Amino acid sequence: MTDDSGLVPSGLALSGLTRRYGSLTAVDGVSLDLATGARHAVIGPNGAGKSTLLNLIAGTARAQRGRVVLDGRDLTRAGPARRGRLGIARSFQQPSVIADLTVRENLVMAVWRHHPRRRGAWRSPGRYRECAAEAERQLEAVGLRDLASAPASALSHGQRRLLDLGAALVARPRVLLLDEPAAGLTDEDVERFVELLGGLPDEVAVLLVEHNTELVARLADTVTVLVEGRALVTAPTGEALSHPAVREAYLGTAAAEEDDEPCSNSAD
Ligand SMILES: Nc1ncnc2c1ncn2[C@@H]1O[C@H](COP(=O)(O)OP(=O)(O)OP(=O)(O)O)[C@@H](O)[C@H]1O
Repeated sequence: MTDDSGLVPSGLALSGLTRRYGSLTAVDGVSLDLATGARHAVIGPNGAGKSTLLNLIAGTARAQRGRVVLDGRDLTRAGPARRGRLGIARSFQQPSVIADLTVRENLVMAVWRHHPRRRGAWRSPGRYRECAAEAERQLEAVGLRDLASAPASALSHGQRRLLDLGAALVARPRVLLLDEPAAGLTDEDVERFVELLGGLPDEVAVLLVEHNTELVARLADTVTVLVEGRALVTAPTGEALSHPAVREAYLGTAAAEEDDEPCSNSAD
């Protein structure tokens, strides 16, 4: 698939994505372009359709209308495994780590899963060592080297999320989908996470669903605001977060009440 100039466009292009559940339209005609290297956040009130949008991109939910195109390739009908192989990785709100395996083993398994010749990998010491070396690099990147031999079940929630993110990154994704990555993280884990995302190669586009607008302001260049399934605004982060319609729709009555409060005349 090429654009008007005859070139294959790079990045993720969503057009008119729609998903209904019964009479509810969870995602309603959402179009979004995520260029290579983009840092894009999706914000919106509870139930706005943010997770559903990520599901439609990852392929765990099917769109009833619209298209998902990655690097010019139409993936609308592809299942989640194929999308994963072609470069769409997802880190979940509830980390999908294997509790009984150690941190290191979880990462080796993740590398193995994404190894291009994984079928015979267990028979080849060379391939196993490749997987193990990549797992070691990822251990370092997510800051879990000291816990490498601990079972994943012994990790805190934040550490498990970092491990889950490390497992997603070993696939060397083109697009990384993150669903509320900071939920339940300590301040220290949040800083580690910000550092990790800051160090991602430019070829990786990140699409982040996040309620914490402070974190959104630190991580994202562009923000889309979803309200009742529709993309209300897509704009550079500062502009999007201060948009009046966004303040009303996203921050709701709390923001309105704050604005209505009389100014204090006290001298302190
Ligand atoms: N599998 C499903 N079956 C029926 N309804 C669903 C399903 N998945 C999502 N919904 C509904 O679609 C709407 C959007 O849900 P979604 O989880 O995408 O919102 P969200 O913006 O991620 O919300 P939150 O911020 O609370 O996580 C909600 O009303 C939800 O109940």
